[in-house]
Amino acid sequence: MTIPPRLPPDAALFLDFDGCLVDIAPTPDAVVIPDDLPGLLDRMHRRQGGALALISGREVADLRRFLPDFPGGIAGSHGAELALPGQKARAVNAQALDVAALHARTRDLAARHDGLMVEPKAHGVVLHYRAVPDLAEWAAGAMAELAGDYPMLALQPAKMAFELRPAEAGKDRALARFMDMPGFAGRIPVYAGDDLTDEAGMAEAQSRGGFGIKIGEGQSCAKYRLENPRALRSWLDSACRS
Ligand SMILES: O=P(O)(O)OC[C@H]1O[C@H](O[C@H]2O[C@H](CO)[C@@H](O)[C@H](O)[C@H]2O)[C@H](O)[C@@H](O)[C@@H]1O
Repeated sequence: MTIPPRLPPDAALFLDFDGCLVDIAPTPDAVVIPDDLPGLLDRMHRRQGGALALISGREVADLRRFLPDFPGGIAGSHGAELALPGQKARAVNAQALDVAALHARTRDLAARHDGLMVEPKAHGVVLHYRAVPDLAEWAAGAMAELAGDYPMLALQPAKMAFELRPAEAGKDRALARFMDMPGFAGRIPVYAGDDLTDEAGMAEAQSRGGFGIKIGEGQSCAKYRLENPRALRSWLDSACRS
């Protein structure tokens, strides 16, 4: 494992949420926010001169429910939503979509097997199979078939889940959008994430002269790796103390 160097004070820091800042939990609502996380994010925001953002597959509203005082910008729904500090979330490149029908069709699929869970989103939907891992292949096929009817959506495999998310979104694009903003522009982008959806964000950071940090196991394009969310929090904490 190659431990990342100390975070440069002139870096722009991009953090994923599930499996990166917080441990993976049995269901999306069950994640636990460590007591010291809000304070740590506050200190990081100050240390990096405000150049701190979350880039997550979760909706902005969901992230704000878990981290109500998060001081930085947030790209939610894989970049399909953007919220600047103190502002409401706005849709980015929104395409016409009958999202209620999409949710209903996904619930119909989930009803075919016990243990599947549907997470409806304003710009897509997730089918979770964490409680029934043997259904991974079935869930992949069912969601791929559903995706065929929605050209404006892309099938996104995630941890024990398959998501249909806006095809125009992506964590790379979210990072690029932040890097064009005052306060971020000219800084070295650093992106930490744990999942397949984060690879594009890490690659984008590295193509701009920065680096990616893979959290946990699995193949990655990231230059560096940390073992788990606790190791990431500790790395951030050390940066604040130096
Ligand atoms: O981009 P992220 O911040 O990592 O969000 C990715 C997805 O995370 C959530 O699902 C994952 O975490 C859950 C809680 O730990 C876990 O139960 C689930 O199996 C994981 O796939 C979230 O529910 C999704 O909406 C996000 O897209």
